[in-house]
Order: sequence, then C-alpha cells, then structure tokens
Amino acid sequence: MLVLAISVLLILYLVVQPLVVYLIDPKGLRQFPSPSVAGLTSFWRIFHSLQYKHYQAIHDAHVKLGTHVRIAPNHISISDPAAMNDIYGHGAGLLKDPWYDGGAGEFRHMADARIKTEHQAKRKKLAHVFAQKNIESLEPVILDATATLVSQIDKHIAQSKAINIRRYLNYYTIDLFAELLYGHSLGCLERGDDIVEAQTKDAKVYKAHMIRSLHDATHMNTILGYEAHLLPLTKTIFARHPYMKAGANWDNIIYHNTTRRLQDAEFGEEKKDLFSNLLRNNKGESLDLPMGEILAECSVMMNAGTDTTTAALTNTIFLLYKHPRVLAKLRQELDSAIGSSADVPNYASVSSLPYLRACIEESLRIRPASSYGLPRVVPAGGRVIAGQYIREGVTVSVPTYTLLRNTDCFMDAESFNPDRWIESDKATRDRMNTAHFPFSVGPRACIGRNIAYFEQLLVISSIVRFFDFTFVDGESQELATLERFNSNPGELRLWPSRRTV
Ligand code: HEM
Repeated sequence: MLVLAISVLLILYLVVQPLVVYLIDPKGLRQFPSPSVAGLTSFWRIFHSLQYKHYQAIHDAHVKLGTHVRIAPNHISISDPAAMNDIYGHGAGLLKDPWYDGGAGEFRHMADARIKTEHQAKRKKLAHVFAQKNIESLEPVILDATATLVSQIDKHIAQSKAINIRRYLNYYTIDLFAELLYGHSLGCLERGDDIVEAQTKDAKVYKAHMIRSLHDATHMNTILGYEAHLLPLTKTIFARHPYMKAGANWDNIIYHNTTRRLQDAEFGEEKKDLFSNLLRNNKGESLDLPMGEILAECSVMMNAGTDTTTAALTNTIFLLYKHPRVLAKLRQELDSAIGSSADVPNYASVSSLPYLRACIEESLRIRPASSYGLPRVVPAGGRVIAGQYIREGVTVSVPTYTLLRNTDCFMDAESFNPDRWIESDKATRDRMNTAHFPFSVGPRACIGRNIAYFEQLLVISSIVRFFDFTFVDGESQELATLERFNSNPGELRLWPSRRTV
C-alpha cells in the first residue's frame, strides 16, 4: 500500500505537476523555444550532464532555435553578448540561483554565497588575498613548482616514457596551489600521483584520490542542483552513492591540510602564504573567521585554483602542439625575448609578450575551462534581457561555450587563431571583446584570474621553450571535454623530447 502511495505521489510530482505548470504557463515561458522535453522537465539537462556534454547540448539547441532558449521548465538560456551585462553586470541586480545550493555546505564560501550582502562582505574581506601585488610576491613559489614540472617531464624523457600531461598539469596545480595557500606542497608531482592524506573530524587519517574526489563530487552537485528545492530529499536518497563519499573525501582532504596549517601557526611558524592573508587583513588585524568559514574558503580556493587552471593549461598545450605554425611563431617570440637561458622564465620576461597572451586568450575562448551557463534569478519586476522581457523568478544564464564562439563576434569562430587578437582592426577587436568573458563579469566574476594568468604565462612559456611533443595517438589525437561544472579535459598522452633552445 505504501509503495503504491509513493508511486502515485511520484507520478503526480514528476509527470502531472510539470505538465500542468507547462500548460498554465504562469511565467509566460512557452513563447521561448525549447529542445525536446526541456521545457517540461529537468531530465533533459540531467541526461546531457550525465554524458558530460551539457554544454554541447545547449550549444546545439541555440544553433537550431536561436538566442533565447528554454533549457528547463524555469530556465531561459540566452546566447547574446548583450545579455552578459544585463545578467551579470554591476548593477544588474540578479542573484545566484538556488542551483548553487547543490554543492554548498553548512558554511558558504565566496563562490556559493547567494545573499548579496554576505557575498559582498566576503569578497571585500578577501580581496587583498588575490591582489596582483600579493600574487607577484608569491612568484618564487610558482617558479619552483614550474621547475619541478619541467624536471618531471625530463624524467619521462630519460626513461623513454610517454607522459599524461593532463595528469601532470593537475599534479602541478594541486602542489602549487597547496603551496600558495598552505605553505606546503602535497607532493603529487614528485610522486606522479594524486593520492593525498585526508582526515575525518575524529582525527582518522587516510588516503584519497584528490582529483577524482573533486570531479565526482562536482558532477553529483551539478546534477542535484537542477532540482534544488528537492536537495534535502535527494541528498538523503543518494547519501550512500560513491559520489557522495567523494564529496566527503574532498572535505576531509581540505580539513587535513587546514588543521595542519593551523598547527604550524600555533607552533609559531610564520609563513607568507595565502592562508596567512585569509586569517588577517592587510593591516595585519585578525579577521576572526570561524573554522567552518576558513574550511569553506580553503575548499573553494583549492577547487577553483586547481581544476580550472589545469583545464586551461592542458587545452593550451594541446592546441599549440596541434597547430605547428602557431607553435613556431610563439617560439620565435619567446626565444627572442628570453635568449638561450635554461631557467624557467620569470614573470617580468613573459608578462607582456603579445603572441603568448594571444595564444592564452584564444585557448580560453575556443576550449573554455568554464563553459557552463552560470544561473541567475530575475528579480522583482522582471527584466528585459538582450531585447526580450523575462518575468521575475525565472532563471537565466548565458552559455559561456556558445558565447565564446559567437559568429557575429568571432570570424571563423571554430578555428584556433591567436592572430585574431593581434591583427584584427579596432572595430573587430571591440566586437570580440563584447563576447570574450572566460572569467565572467561583474561582482561575481573570477577573483583568481590574476593567479590563473600568472601560472599560464610561466608554464606555457617553459613547456613550449623546452619540449617537443608528439601525440601518442598520432596526428589524429583528439582531446575530450568532460563538463562536470568546469569543462575538464580528458587524458592527453604525449611523447616528450628536449628541444634545443
Ligand atoms: C583559467 C582559470 C580560471 C577560469 C576560467 C575561472 C573562471 C571563473 C568563472 C567563470 C567564475 C564565475 C563563477 C560563477 O559565477 O559561478 C569564477 C569565480 C571564481 N573563481 Fe575563477 N577561474 C579560474 C581560475 C581561478 C583561480 C586560480 C582561482 C583561485 C582561487 C579562482 C577562484 C575563483 C573564486 C573564489 C570565484 C568566486 C568569485 C565570487 O563569486 O565572488 N579562479 N571563476
């Protein structure tokens, strides 16, 4: 009897209720075209997220249906550059959607705080952590980590082994960010794996795979977030799912490293890392953050600071070695700027090289690390977004992947062409800049972009100068994209050799 009652309730909830809402159409959304059953149910998005190809399904829908597409019962995706400012700009007034609750813990961090005042306070408190001046002071740490990466590639050459550069770049970003944040590396690069220590609240220390923990947890949170109002139920139903265990492992990795860092501080070890800036403002006064908030901020930094930059670095290496003409031009620029030095180039020597910058921008455009349409809620009174009125309470987003290949803004948008950032006339460049937002815009835009550029400049210039690669699978080698929330690249195996500089 109970099973029958639950089944009836489920059918009512999953089939009848969406159909009734769809037909009554209280928010006037039926005027917007939608692919397949997307206007009726979130299952359309869930299906494509489970294939890791959500961005592609949204892109295909826009190509077929136009700029304003209904991708879920209460969600309009808008692939128009004008929508960036309308939705995300300073003063737009649209707040983050409850989808962000999917990954939120008891304490919110800077990226998942949805209340405006809470977010503003956090961002203000932590802005100094990400200031360019502060990042530049961390250059020795970045140079050291980059030198270790170079020596690991050399080891593969000495042993005549192919290298999975996607994994090694991820080991690099993990070690580097742990060093920047906590003042200690996690040793992934040296070991050639991502198995690190985690610690439960009752002090049990064990080992876990760092990359997998983050990826599985993110995938789960992304999908559960589509029906955010059901989170208390779905989190209970899936409590034993391995991806939930992955989330616990991730939290325990952060807990282990944060408590270790706090103990260092207790023993009076003075460190010049981001963590010390997290505890104190730029006048040296304590910020008095509760432990839950410290853990939350460390978690988002280790997440955002490693996963996106790994994607950006891997994508750039792939694109450069796939395009020998571009690679040769970049090498010419680097060689004439740096000469024959065998050291990892420093920031001053590469930060204003135009072609290097252009390669990085073009890679962020054509293979964005963050391709997901970032959801926001239309506030009271509704809004005109890219020319169409959308009622209050509707979720809207700009699909980053689609925006970055907008054919009105980028000529021959599907081709990797760094020259477009240098050789285009002003009008063309202005048009490109209306759509080139790999870090988003406005008050919720990426706060870590200075770190991201710093890393990319040093790593890309080092690898390109020192190494030749051939693809293990020959010229036909492709690089998969697996969108969980970030767009993670698939494995990328290369045969490395030393280039004579
Ligand atoms: C190529 C690398 C990166 C890309 C493409 C990228 C992209 C983005 C994007 C698109 C957002 C907006 C997310 C949203 O609205 O939900 C964001 C936010 C954020 N990013 Fe990055 N990011 C990168 C690197 C980093 C790094 C190195 C850090 C360092 C910790 C970082 C920390 C953050 C934080 C804390 C936020 C939340 C900001 C807020 O809501 O105020 N990111 N990033």
